[in-house]
Amino acid sequence: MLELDHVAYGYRAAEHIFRDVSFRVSAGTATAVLGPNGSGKTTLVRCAAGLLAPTEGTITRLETVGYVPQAHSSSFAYRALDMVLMGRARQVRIFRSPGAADRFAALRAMERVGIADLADRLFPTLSGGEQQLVFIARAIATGCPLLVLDEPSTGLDLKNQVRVLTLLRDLKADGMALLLSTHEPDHALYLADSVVLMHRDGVVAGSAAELLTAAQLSGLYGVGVSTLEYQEGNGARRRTVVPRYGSAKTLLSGDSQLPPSAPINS
Ligand SMILES: Nc1ncnc2c1ncn2[C@@H]1O[C@H](COP(=O)(O)OP(=O)(O)OP(=O)(O)O)[C@@H](O)[C@H]1O
Repeated sequence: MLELDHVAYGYRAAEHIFRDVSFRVSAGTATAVLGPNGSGKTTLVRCAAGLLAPTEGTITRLETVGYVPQAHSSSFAYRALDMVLMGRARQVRIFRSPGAADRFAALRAMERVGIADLADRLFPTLSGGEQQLVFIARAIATGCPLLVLDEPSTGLDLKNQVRVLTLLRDLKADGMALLLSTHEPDHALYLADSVVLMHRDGVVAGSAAELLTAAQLSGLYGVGVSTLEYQEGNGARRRTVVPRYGSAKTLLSGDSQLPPSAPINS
């Protein structure tokens, strides 16, 4: 369980990126943080993971955290498997090498993420998306019941986005607590029970069903947004979020009052 209580953070004194942020992530649930570029998503998830100390408020973590950083290049000349094995550091006693159980857990995590074939590749030679999948496998290999992920699907192709989101849903069903930041409202619709919206004039936290609406998302991003309902092959009804492409003038005025678009049945 992770709980933030009236949390604020500022990189400089008296200049808060956000303040008064309160929410809880319980076992078996996922919370998605959404907001425009620069609104403080990474800062918030780094606070939640314990990498930054909040300037106000308290953060309670009942479990250790597996953390997936935002995609970044790295020059560590380790094999991908060794990067994932680093996630087992807590289980490996000091001055001991990882054992067979650690190697099994690391390989199993790589299989779940679909990158077992990359095990012997040197990390810096992997593409950005492949490196992102290695970081996700490393967090899973930790065995931590709480995962904090900073934009886990950024840089991934459609198949890998589906693979990662399905995996995260499975982990949630297994009882893990998940906190992730994302630029994709659709991913939040698929995965999240709760959302944290980083509005410029204040942070709003609440249930995904209540907050992932066209009106909230239009206000959040300053662009017209429609939500469309559709039916999947298995009969499940889903919603998807579609931005309104318009003239630069429409963007500047942030028009969210357009009539709803017609649903597409495919
Ligand atoms: N180390 C730092 N020192 C000073 N300011 C910072 C630092 N890191 C981030 N900021 C500023 O804090 C604000 C929030 O940044 P943050 O990276 O948390 O936003 P974000 O919502 O994750 O952005 P994006 O969607 O572009 O990744 C931005 O204005 C950014 O310029």
